Order: sequence, then structure tokens, then C-alpha cells
Amino acid sequence: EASGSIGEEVDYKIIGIEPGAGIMQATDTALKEYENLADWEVVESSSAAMASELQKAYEDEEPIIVTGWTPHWKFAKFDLKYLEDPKGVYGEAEVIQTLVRQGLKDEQPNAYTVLDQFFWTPDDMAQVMVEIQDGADPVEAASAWVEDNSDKVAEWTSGAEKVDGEKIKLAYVAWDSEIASTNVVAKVLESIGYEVELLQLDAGPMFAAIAEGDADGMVAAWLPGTHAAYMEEYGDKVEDLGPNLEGAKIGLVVPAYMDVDSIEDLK
Ligand SMILES: C[SH](C)CC(=O)O
Repeated sequence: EASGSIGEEVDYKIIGIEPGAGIMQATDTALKEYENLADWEVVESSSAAMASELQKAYEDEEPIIVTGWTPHWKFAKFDLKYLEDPKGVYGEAEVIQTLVRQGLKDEQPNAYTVLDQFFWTPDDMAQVMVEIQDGADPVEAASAWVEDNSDKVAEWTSGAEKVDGEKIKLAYVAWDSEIASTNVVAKVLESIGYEVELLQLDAGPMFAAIAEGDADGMVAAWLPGTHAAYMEEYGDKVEDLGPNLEGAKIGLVVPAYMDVDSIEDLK
């Protein structure tokens, strides 16, 4: 039974993730744009910590508001809803794009071909994410998906020739979505002979690593809105290979049992 306002119930807190994430920047903007959020706080946390807080609240049918995104396994496990965002702070549909360092096409044309052709659906990504959430090692979950989806993988490797142990470094942030996609791409690059190193960074350093050539590629650019600031800073120093997934979204997410439908209702 609701004891008071939504704000009182969640102590005026939105449970966030890592500070550098674009969704955290968008939520900082939301706290300024929505007068009713003037006294609210977004709690810096991590993707994993946010997910476990969400799971705990959900199991106890407690109120909670989190920074959420699609694709994500939480929508398969819990009955959740996005809060309406009348001021459009979180943008509309997002795509996840692939960025590579300048020069990769000449130096590693076969890796470039795979990264350029990598494209899959939110359902594909969710299959790998749920396996990992259910306890599978990300490398194992990626291997299993690659084996089960050889036709799609063949489209990605079409035109790429085998190499002999050349090294490729993929940068990523430990968001569940990018743990899945980066491990799948790594498996596919390994299948044509590359030795792949995964470099886990925060969002800003991930863009910087591609721009400065410290990593060869990443499949983790959420655009046009989420990572707009990073593209503003680094866009002219990277090569943008376009979307690898369409139908993504970010926003504030609550369990469906909460009687709130819009960010404007958070009082
Ligand atoms: C958390 S979303 C996967 C990306 C972002 O917010 O930077």
C-alpha cells in the first residue's frame, strides 16, 4: 500500500550506473529540465549494482526508479515500463554504432570488413545477454551464439580473408549489452584467425582509445543522443561504420506495479 508520494517512497533517488555513461548525462539534464525533479538525486553506481538493486526491489515489490536501456535482459526477467519523457530528454529511438580507428581499413582490411558488416537485432543481442545473466561466461555465451547463427555470421565475414594471428583490440564498456556484442564480434574475428584483446573502459576513455588509436574498434556508440557529447569531441578522429543494431532506447524505467507513468509524475 503506497505510504506517501513516489519521491518519499524512493527517497527522491534514481538508481543510476557508471558516471561516464550517456544515460547519466541525460539524467543530469532531466533533473534540471523537470522542475519536479529539482530536489531529486541520481545515484552513481554501476550497471551490475543497478541491476541487483532492481532485482531486490522487484522481488520485494518495492518502488524503484532506474536509468534503463533496451536491449537489456531486465525486460525479459521483470515486468517493467519506461516513464514517458514529455520533454524528450532521453531522445527517441537510438542505434548502436560501430566506430574504428582511422587507418584500420588499410592496415587490417579483413577485420575492417567484419566490423563494417556486423549487424544484428535486439533479439539476437538479448539471447546472448540472457545466457550471461543466467550464469554463462560471456566468452562461452558468445561462442554458442556464433555456432548457432552461422548464416548471420557468414554475412559478416563475407569477403574477409583468413589471417594468421594478427592482433585486434576491441574497446567496450561493461554494459550488459556491450559485453554481449563485443564478445560475439571477438569470436567472429577469432574465427578468421585474429587474436582479439578486449579492453574494458568507461565511456569517455573508450571513445578516446579509438580516436587515439589505442584500440582498433568498438561496437558501443549509442547515437544520435546518448553519446552525442562523445561524438562531438571525438567524431572527427574516428571512422564511423554506422549502425550494428537498430531499435535501442534509453530512459527512466520502473516496475509495472508502480502507479506512475511519466517523469512529470515524480513528485
Ligand atoms: C547505458 S547505455 C548502454 C549507454 C550509455 O548510457 O552511455
